Amino acid sequence: MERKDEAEEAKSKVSVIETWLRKHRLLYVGATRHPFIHSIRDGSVDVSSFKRWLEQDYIFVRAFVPFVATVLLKAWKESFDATDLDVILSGMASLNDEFAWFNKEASKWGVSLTNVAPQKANLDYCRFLESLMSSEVEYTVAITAFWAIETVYQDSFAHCLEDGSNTPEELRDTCQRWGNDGFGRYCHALQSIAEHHLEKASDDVRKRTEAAVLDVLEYEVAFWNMSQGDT
Ligand SMILES: Cc1ncc(CN)c(N)n1
Repeated sequence: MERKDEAEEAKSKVSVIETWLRKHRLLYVGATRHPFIHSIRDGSVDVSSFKRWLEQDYIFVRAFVPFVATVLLKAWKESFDATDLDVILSGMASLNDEFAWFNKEASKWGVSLTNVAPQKANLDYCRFLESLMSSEVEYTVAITAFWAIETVYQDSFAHCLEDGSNTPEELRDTCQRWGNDGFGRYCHALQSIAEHHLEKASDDVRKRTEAAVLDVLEYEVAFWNMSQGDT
């Protein structure tokens, strides 16, 4: 009987991440329902904005790879659950495919990915990623930031594929890249890992993790703004 009560309580308990998403709803919605995403979804997107996003995101993803490598290293050192390594490694593998995808997409749009100058919002975001790569940053902070970064893209692009969307055919591949169900399951797996570590974390680590998630959301909004030319 007591066991059953505990199980029921665990089921109804609001997780740490869910609490933050409720508390920072406006910012989360700002990052995942940005006007740039709305413009893809309703078909009014400006082609030059899309091309700018493509060029800048390629630069971001190049900086994202070493960040993910440090998350993998921290998982190996700080987590005793083999699932963590499996999930992070699957994320790295999909980043490898992502580079091939960027090259294919760039030639489709007549964009050159070499010699592109990173814009300020991108540089700021890459610098933030670099700060998270430090060995001083705990695994809990890094894995939760990783979850947030991936989830913003998943949630944003999945929105462009929902029933009722008017996403142009030539942009559907981009939306599928991050909005597909498999990527959604991967984000959920990252969330479970992050939750597991947040449950055990000290108040101080939790506070710093929450701050890192908020930073991610703000950098994502700035990144979409930059894509639209609003910097
Ligand atoms: C800016 C940004 N944020 C997130 C993702 C998803 N990896 C991305 N490609 N670019």
